[in-house]
Amino acid sequence: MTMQEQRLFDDSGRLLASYWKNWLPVAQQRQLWPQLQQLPWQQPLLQMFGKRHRIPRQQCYLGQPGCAYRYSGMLLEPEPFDETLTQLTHRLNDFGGWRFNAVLANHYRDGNDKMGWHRDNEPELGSTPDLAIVSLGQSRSLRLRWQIGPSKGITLTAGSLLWLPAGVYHSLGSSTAQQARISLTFRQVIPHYHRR
Ligand SMILES: O=C(O)CCC(=O)C(=O)O
Ligand SMILES: [Fe+2]
Repeated sequence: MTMQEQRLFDDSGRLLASYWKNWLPVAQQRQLWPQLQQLPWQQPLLQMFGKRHRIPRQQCYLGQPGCAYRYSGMLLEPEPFDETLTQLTHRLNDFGGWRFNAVLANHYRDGNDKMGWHRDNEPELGSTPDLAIVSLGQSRSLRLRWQIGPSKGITLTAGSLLWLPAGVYHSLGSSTAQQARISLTFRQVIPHYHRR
């Protein structure tokens, strides 16, 4: 069975994302979910406009050894991949011809948890920082746009895969959702970019 790719464009015709709705089989979603609950989730304090806030979600950074990631002023050392995540990463890289080696996992406990507008362009992601997002649990809507240009929304359902070209801005607004969502956001990090 071939997987149907859906391309999302903005109103000026620029590609915002590619989407595959049922990418991860339900059995694997059910296996992953309880395993991900065991991750050492954190809700770090960030300095923003002179005030300290906890990020409005939980996160956990995982990756190959040496793939430290500086994200919003925090230097994150990767948690190791377990067997399941290693296999999932292989499957994803085979599927798209990618070379992802790190994952920022996000846990949105309910509709109050969210993520503001940003693009992922940290220097350790190299010159073409594209991104792949595997979604689990509650469906949530992601908004996408180029730096200049109108935004479009897409609903990320459980088991879906979304690929974002380098430089696309995105945000996940609050919703009325009661259930939790976990996103696995795959990145290619240059090993040993940050030396200790
Ligand atoms: O949860 C999502 O789908 C988006 C997460 C995201 O943008 C990120 O981790 O950089
Ligand atoms: Fe992002």
